[in-house]
Amino acid sequence: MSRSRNMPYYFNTITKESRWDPPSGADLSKDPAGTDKIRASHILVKHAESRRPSSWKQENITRTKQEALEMILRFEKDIKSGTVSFEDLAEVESDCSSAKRKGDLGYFSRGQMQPSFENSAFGLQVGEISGPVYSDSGIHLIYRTA
Ligand SMILES: O=C(N[C@H](Cc1nc2ccccc2[nH]1)C(=O)O)c1cc2ccccc2s1
Repeated sequence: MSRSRNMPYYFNTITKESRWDPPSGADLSKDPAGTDKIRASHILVKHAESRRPSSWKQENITRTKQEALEMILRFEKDIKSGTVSFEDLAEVESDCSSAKRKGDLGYFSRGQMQPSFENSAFGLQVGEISGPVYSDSGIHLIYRTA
Protein backbone atom coordinates (compact mmCIF):
# COMPACT_ATOMS: atom_id res chain seq x y z
CA MET A 1 0.00 0.00 0.00
CA SER A 2 1.48 3.38 -1.00
CA ARG A 3 0.95 5.73 1.92
CA SER A 4 1.56 8.82 -0.18
CA ARG A 5 -1.06 7.93 -2.80
CA ASN A 6 -3.09 5.65 -0.49
CA MET A 7 -3.19 3.19 -3.38
CA PRO A 8 -2.16 -0.47 -3.60
CA TYR A 9 0.89 -1.17 -5.78
CA TYR A 10 2.65 -4.37 -6.88
CA PHE A 11 6.29 -5.08 -5.98
CA ASN A 12 8.29 -7.88 -7.59
CA THR A 13 10.58 -9.17 -4.86
CA ILE A 14 12.86 -10.83 -7.45
CA THR A 15 13.38 -7.98 -9.91
CA LYS A 16 12.69 -5.31 -7.24
CA GLU A 17 10.48 -3.49 -9.75
CA SER A 18 7.27 -1.87 -8.52
CA ARG A 19 4.21 -0.94 -10.57
CA TRP A 20 0.73 0.44 -10.10
CA ASP A 21 -1.06 -1.88 -12.55
CA PRO A 22 -1.41 -5.53 -11.52
CA PRO A 23 1.04 -7.88 -13.29
CA SER A 24 -0.49 -10.38 -15.72
CA GLY A 25 -1.78 -13.38 -13.82
CA ALA A 26 -2.41 -11.42 -10.62
CA ASP A 27 -5.49 -12.78 -8.86
CA LEU A 28 -7.70 -9.71 -8.78
CA SER A 29 -10.58 -11.55 -7.16
CA LYS A 30 -8.85 -11.00 -3.84
CA ASP A 31 -8.76 -7.58 -2.23
CA PRO A 32 -5.55 -6.10 -3.74
CA ALA A 33 -3.45 -5.03 -0.71
CA GLY A 34 -6.60 -4.28 1.25
CA THR A 35 -8.54 -1.57 -0.56
CA ASP A 36 -11.46 -2.54 1.71
CA LYS A 37 -11.43 -0.04 4.52
CA ILE A 38 -12.74 -0.06 8.08
CA ARG A 39 -12.95 2.73 10.64
CA ALA A 40 -11.78 2.40 14.22
CA SER A 41 -10.94 4.35 17.32
CA HIS A 42 -8.43 3.31 19.94
CA ILE A 43 -7.03 4.05 23.36
CA LEU A 44 -3.24 3.63 23.52
CA VAL A 45 -1.30 3.30 26.75
CA LYS A 46 2.42 3.61 26.07
CA HIS A 47 5.14 2.24 28.33
CA ALA A 48 8.94 2.49 28.76
CA GLU A 49 9.53 -0.10 25.98
CA SER A 50 7.26 1.68 23.48
CA ARG A 51 8.79 2.64 20.11
CA ARG A 52 8.32 6.32 21.07
CA PRO A 53 7.87 6.55 24.89
CA SER A 54 6.48 10.09 24.71
CA SER A 55 3.07 11.60 24.07
CA TRP A 56 0.95 14.77 24.32
CA LYS A 57 0.19 13.61 27.89
CA GLN A 58 3.68 12.87 29.11
CA GLU A 59 7.02 13.92 27.63
CA ASN A 60 8.90 10.91 29.06
CA ILE A 61 6.77 7.80 29.63
CA THR A 62 8.36 5.55 32.29
CA ARG A 63 5.50 3.23 33.33
CA THR A 64 6.20 -0.49 32.90
CA LYS A 65 4.46 -2.71 30.35
CA GLN A 66 2.67 -4.44 33.27
CA GLU A 67 1.39 -1.11 34.61
CA ALA A 68 0.18 -0.21 31.11
CA LEU A 69 -1.68 -3.53 30.89
CA GLU A 70 -3.34 -2.94 34.27
CA MET A 71 -4.50 0.48 33.03
CA ILE A 72 -5.86 -0.95 29.78
CA LEU A 73 -7.73 -3.71 31.67
CA ARG A 74 -9.28 -1.12 34.00
CA PHE A 75 -10.32 1.04 31.01
CA GLU A 76 -11.80 -2.05 29.30
CA LYS A 77 -13.83 -2.90 32.43
CA ASP A 78 -15.08 0.68 32.85
CA ILE A 79 -16.12 0.97 29.19
CA LYS A 80 -17.75 -2.49 28.94
CA SER A 81 -19.64 -1.89 32.22
CA GLY A 82 -20.98 1.42 30.86
CA THR A 83 -19.27 3.53 33.53
CA VAL A 84 -17.60 5.71 30.88
CA SER A 85 -17.78 6.10 27.10
CA PHE A 86 -14.93 4.94 24.86
CA GLU A 87 -14.71 8.42 23.32
CA ASP A 88 -14.49 10.27 26.64
CA LEU A 89 -11.81 7.93 27.98
CA ALA A 90 -9.79 8.09 24.72
CA GLU A 91 -9.82 11.90 24.79
CA VAL A 92 -8.38 11.99 28.33
CA GLU A 93 -6.24 8.85 28.59
CA SER A 94 -4.90 7.85 25.16
CA ASP A 95 -1.17 8.36 24.54
CA CYS A 96 -1.87 8.63 20.78
CA SER A 97 -2.30 12.03 19.13
CA SER A 98 -5.69 10.72 17.93
CA ALA A 99 -6.83 11.43 21.52
CA LYS A 100 -7.68 14.90 20.20
CA ARG A 101 -10.24 13.18 17.94
CA LYS A 102 -11.64 11.01 20.77
CA GLY A 103 -9.39 8.20 19.53
CA ASP A 104 -10.78 8.17 15.99
CA LEU A 105 -8.19 6.95 13.46
CA GLY A 106 -10.49 7.44 10.49
CA TYR A 107 -10.81 4.87 7.70
CA PHE A 108 -7.88 2.61 6.89
CA SER A 109 -7.22 -0.49 4.81
CA ARG A 110 -4.90 -3.40 5.41
CA GLY A 111 -1.26 -2.46 5.00
CA GLN A 112 -1.48 0.88 6.80
CA MET A 113 -1.31 0.08 10.52
CA GLN A 114 1.04 -2.16 12.48
CA PRO A 115 0.14 -5.83 11.77
CA SER A 116 -1.00 -6.76 15.29
CA PHE A 117 -3.28 -3.71 15.40
CA GLU A 118 -4.58 -4.32 11.86
CA ASN A 119 -5.34 -8.00 12.47
CA SER A 120 -7.23 -7.22 15.65
CA ALA A 121 -9.18 -4.31 14.15
CA PHE A 122 -10.19 -6.24 11.01
CA GLY A 123 -11.24 -9.14 13.21
CA LEU A 124 -13.77 -7.02 15.12
CA GLN A 125 -17.44 -6.64 14.21
CA VAL A 126 -18.67 -3.05 13.85
CA GLY A 127 -19.45 -1.82 17.39
CA GLU A 128 -17.17 -4.34 19.05
CA ILE A 129 -14.33 -3.43 21.43
CA SER A 130 -11.14 -5.51 21.58
CA GLY A 131 -9.26 -6.73 24.60
CA PRO A 132 -5.66 -5.59 25.13
CA VAL A 133 -3.77 -5.46 21.80
CA TYR A 134 0.04 -5.17 21.82
CA SER A 135 2.00 -3.22 19.20
CA ASP A 136 5.43 -1.56 19.08
CA SER A 137 3.66 1.63 20.19
CA GLY A 138 2.25 0.16 23.40
CA ILE A 139 -1.03 -1.50 24.44
CA HIS A 140 -4.33 -0.64 22.74
CA LEU A 141 -8.06 -1.03 23.18
CA ILE A 142 -9.67 -0.91 19.72
CA TYR A 143 -13.28 0.03 18.97
CA ARG A 144 -14.40 -0.71 15.41
CA THR A 145 -16.90 1.95 14.33
CA ALA A 146 -17.47 1.19 10.61
O1 LIG B 1 0.57 6.53 14.83
C1 LIG B 1 -0.09 7.37 15.39
N1 LIG B 1 0.19 7.84 16.62
C2 LIG B 1 1.31 7.33 17.41
C3 LIG B 1 0.83 6.20 18.32
C4 LIG B 1 0.11 5.11 17.58
N2 LIG B 1 0.65 3.92 17.26
C5 LIG B 1 -0.30 3.21 16.62
C6 LIG B 1 -0.30 1.92 16.06
C7 LIG B 1 -1.44 1.45 15.44
C8 LIG B 1 -2.59 2.24 15.38
C9 LIG B 1 -2.61 3.52 15.93
C10 LIG B 1 -1.45 4.01 16.55
N3 LIG B 1 -1.15 5.20 17.15
C11 LIG B 1 1.85 8.42 18.32
O2 LIG B 1 1.12 9.41 18.52
O3 LIG B 1 2.96 8.22 18.85
C12 LIG B 1 -1.30 7.93 14.77
C13 LIG B 1 -1.96 9.09 15.10
C14 LIG B 1 -3.12 9.32 14.29
C15 LIG B 1 -4.00 10.41 14.38
C16 LIG B 1 -5.11 10.48 13.53
C17 LIG B 1 -5.33 9.47 12.59
C18 LIG B 1 -4.44 8.39 12.48
C19 LIG B 1 -3.33 8.34 13.35
S1 LIG B 1 -2.08 7.12 13.47
